[in-house]
Amino acid sequence: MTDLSSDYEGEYPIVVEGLVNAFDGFVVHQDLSLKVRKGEILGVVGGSGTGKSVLMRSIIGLQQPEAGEITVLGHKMGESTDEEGIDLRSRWGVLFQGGALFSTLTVGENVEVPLKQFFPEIADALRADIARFKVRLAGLPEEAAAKYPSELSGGMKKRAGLARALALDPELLFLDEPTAGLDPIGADAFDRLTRGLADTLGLTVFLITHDLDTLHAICDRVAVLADKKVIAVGTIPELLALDHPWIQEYFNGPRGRAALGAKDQTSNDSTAEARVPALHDNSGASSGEPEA
Ligand SMILES: Nc1ncnc2c1ncn2[C@@H]1O[C@H](COP(=O)(O)OP(=O)(O)OP(=O)(O)O)[C@@H](O)[C@H]1O
Repeated sequence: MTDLSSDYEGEYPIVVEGLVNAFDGFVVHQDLSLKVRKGEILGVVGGSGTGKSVLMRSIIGLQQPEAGEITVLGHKMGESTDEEGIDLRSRWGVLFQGGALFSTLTVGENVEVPLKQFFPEIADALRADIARFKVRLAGLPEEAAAKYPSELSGGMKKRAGLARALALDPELLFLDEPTAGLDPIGADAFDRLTRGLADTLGLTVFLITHDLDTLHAICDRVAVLADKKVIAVGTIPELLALDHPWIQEYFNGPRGRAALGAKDQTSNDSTAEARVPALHDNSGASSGEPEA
């Protein structure tokens, strides 16, 4: 993997080394490595079927890899005791594609599910209060807690899923295509919510997306999946300096240029201060040196 800013000396809450995943002999990942920095929003991109979701599932222990080592918050996945595994799972939140809400439960009850699972000792009234707070934190009105998923718009469902992902005050947040299916205004609002929550709560965010606007607006760095591995990770300007055909086509194609133009327009527009957060770049200077 080419880590384009390998002078970083901070913590890595997620470290993936030499990951191999295969289904019936079909190899999805071959010797994939990736390090996610504490406090960053890492965008994860790649063509359809390159294994972004499988990578996320491997990190959170839903996919048993054929080989490789995954360390999350200092714990080696697959090596912890049951108790350590439960403790670890309570330290991340996941928003799956489509929200994955229980349709027979209200939004509030959905948010209560992980609270009940991990902290059964919490009294019912307090648990309901916490759920209502998380619903508001995800940008929904408090009344939404009493609604069923079928009564919500697509954007509200995403926020309900986010509220559930935030239920346990996680340190890590995994988002799988959170703006897919949202209109541009809804997607922009969700991006701002994500950036705001990450900054306020000090979250580390692993964000799978096809949305170029999201990458430009809120991601600190971007990891590119191709050829069964992470071929590069860096800021968008760092990635643009690479001569890889997929990266050039993706970021420098018509859609990529339009997204960059929109971001530049926003940066130049002083009235847009509150609309879209600036691109955060915590990576330091580009060294261009391959890490491994
Ligand atoms: N449980 C499974 N059994 C068999 N094949 C699987 C399984 N899960 C994923 N795959 C295959 O692994 C490959 C990678 O899938 P994955 O969903 O990770 O891709 P992705 O990069 O997230 O794609 P997209 O951008 O379209 O969502 C695909 O070819 C998929 O068919």
